[in-house]
Amino acid sequence: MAKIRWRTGTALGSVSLFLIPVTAATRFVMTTGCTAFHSLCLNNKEGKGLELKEYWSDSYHSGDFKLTRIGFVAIRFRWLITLLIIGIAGWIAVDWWVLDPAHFQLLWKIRLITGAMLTPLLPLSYLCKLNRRWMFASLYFLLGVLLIFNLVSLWSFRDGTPIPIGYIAFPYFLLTLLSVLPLPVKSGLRVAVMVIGCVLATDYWLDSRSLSNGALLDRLWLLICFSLAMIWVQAGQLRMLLDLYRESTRDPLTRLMNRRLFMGQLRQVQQENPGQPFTLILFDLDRFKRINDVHGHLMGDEVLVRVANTLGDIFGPDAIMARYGGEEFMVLLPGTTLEQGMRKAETLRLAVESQPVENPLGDGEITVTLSAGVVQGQHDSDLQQLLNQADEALYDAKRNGRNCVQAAA
Ligand SMILES: Nc1nc2c(ncn2[C@@H]2O[C@H](COP(=O)(O)OP(=O)(O)OP(=O)(O)O)[C@@H](O)[C@H]2O)c(=O)[nH]1
Repeated sequence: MAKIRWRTGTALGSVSLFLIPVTAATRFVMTTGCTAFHSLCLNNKEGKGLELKEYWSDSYHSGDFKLTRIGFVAIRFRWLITLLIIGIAGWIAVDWWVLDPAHFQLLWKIRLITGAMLTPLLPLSYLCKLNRRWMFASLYFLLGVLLIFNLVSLWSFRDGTPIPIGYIAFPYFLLTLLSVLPLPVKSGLRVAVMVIGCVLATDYWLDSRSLSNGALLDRLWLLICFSLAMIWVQAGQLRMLLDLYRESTRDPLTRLMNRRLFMGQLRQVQQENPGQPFTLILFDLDRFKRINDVHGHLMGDEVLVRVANTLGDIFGPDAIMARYGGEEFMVLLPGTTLEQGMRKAETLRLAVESQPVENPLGDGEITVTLSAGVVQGQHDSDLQQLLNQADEALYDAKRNGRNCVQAAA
């Protein structure tokens, strides 16, 4: 009894001795890794780079970027399916060379059936680019077909014939191919869990000894390594895509969206909210040329950044804001009437007027004012006409002495 207790104590002691440094090391690596990763994510000069959550899930991406990414994924997905169909069917030649006739007779048919099952995904990939659900349905269908192919082909070797390397390596090959898709980490993890779970279940089903003799653990380890590599490459591609997207849709000075993206968002809000009014506010800084001429372009830039920040403070996350032109800003307020829009515009006007901007060169501060034109739209409004009306209202505000808000006639 005492011996058993002594052994248990020794075992627990050894495990604790082992666990404490491992836990501490893991914590250290995770903390420093996350900090380094985060600083890497925030490496653009405005300090407003990508956030970790944007790598994690696409629910943190804007609607427009989701569409852009899905379009990109759909093209890669189409190429992936084409390669898989050609590869799976073309491998028949290798099988003919390496397999005995009995296995070959079964496997060439399975390969052709798998290729045929993947073929409908080619036209479907055109639908994927329109809808995220279609994309995931197609991806899981693809995985399902390939994992069944893996199961059936391994099952055909249950008689003890050595399994050719091409069949053993198939799940790793699949994970490598899937790394071409720019998926967020959450989706990549789901894919990895599905592949790992199915492959291990297949292995265990075909040979239950694989659990006790360590073969399953060996397989699990390698699958995890390949999955991590896949997720890493996918996240890298997602980052590249997000960077390019931001560069092409954001104003580099104020980080507000540019006119092209704003117009897309405006069309989207109009289509998706039938029966709901929305307000457009067009702002223009007063006598901005004079600020540039008297205080320099650096001061002009500072004013633009400060006004953009004030826009964010006043209108909040529900508003869609853009730098529309040089010193012009546009705000779209979904679900608001003209009166509400006028009140918001007035609040902004007062806020900008009451917050003097300091010269970045330390040369005192100046008061900035702005003028605004406000117009209300409906789901069936002509957008170009609305923009013209906002522009005319702004022009009226300028004619009325500037530093005021004017509703469209
Ligand atoms: N500093 C800086 N100036 C800019 C930028 N973009 C445009 N501008 C300047 O903005 C000024 C716009 O001047 P105008 O269109 O004459 O308008 P304004 O002086 O504001 O006069 P009103 O609109 O009639 O009140 C021009 O001098 C442009 O060079 C920018 O990114 N930075």
